[in-house]
Amino acid sequence: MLSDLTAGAVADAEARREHRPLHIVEAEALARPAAIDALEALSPSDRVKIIAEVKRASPSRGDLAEIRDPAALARLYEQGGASAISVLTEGRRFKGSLADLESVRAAVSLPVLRKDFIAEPYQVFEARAAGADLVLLIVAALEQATLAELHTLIGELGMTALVETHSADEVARAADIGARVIGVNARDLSTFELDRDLFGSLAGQIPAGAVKIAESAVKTAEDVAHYRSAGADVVLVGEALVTSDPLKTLSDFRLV
Ligand SMILES: O=C(O)c1ccccc1NCC(=O)[C@H](O)[C@H](O)COP(=O)(O)O
Repeated sequence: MLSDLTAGAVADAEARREHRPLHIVEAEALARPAAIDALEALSPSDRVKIIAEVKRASPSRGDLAEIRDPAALARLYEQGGASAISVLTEGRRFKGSLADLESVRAAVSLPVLRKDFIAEPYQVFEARAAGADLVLLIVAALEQATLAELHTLIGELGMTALVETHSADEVARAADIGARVIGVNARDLSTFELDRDLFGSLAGQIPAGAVKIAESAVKTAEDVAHYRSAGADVVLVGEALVTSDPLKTLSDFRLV
């Protein structure tokens, strides 16, 4: 499933490239230097921080929410105290787009994450050109040399990589490239199984000084507390926010 999702995202990027060649998108990215320090925004604090996700649909859950105005939702997230906004830009299964990211970027002053299946430099340039400050790199989807190359490019463009892992080996691979923001996704991206204890079992292997993010399966304030007690600096939340009153849910979660 992960390889299908990544192949689909790369094919879609290739199609966009027909109309907007690499040199154009690269020039747009270089003309738009990142101005927000995402690392600072996510740095450890006395309270857990929240990355709030704009998520319409997903392969595991189907349609979740009809989000007609992603910018309005992002403004609510900002009002509710989120530290960053994640925007799913994959179109086939998540019903997202780069246009969503651009509209969110224009609406908030928080760091914005491009959450997608990134495997090519072109997609990184697209992210910066659209105004992203953070870019997801999924270790399981990438050869180590490609992971390192994309990680370097993201840094050169002034952005921060959220390097996502799901095993001890993947945490070691993230550490090897010097990742400063490391996520542990509770969701196995091939089977969709959720394991809320995975973060706790891997957190001790994340290098000191890296921001530790627990991703997925946050449904309640108790789940946030569970991740926090296991060492999470940040939790990334999608479904629970788009299927509820986001201000109330953020308020509940931020009490942890
Ligand atoms: O959400 C899915 O079904 C999914 C399937 C395959 C690859 C990625 C997937 N989701 C991306 C994410 O990691 C989540 O959107 C994110 O962590 C928030 O998760 P949740 O709070 O459980 O909606």
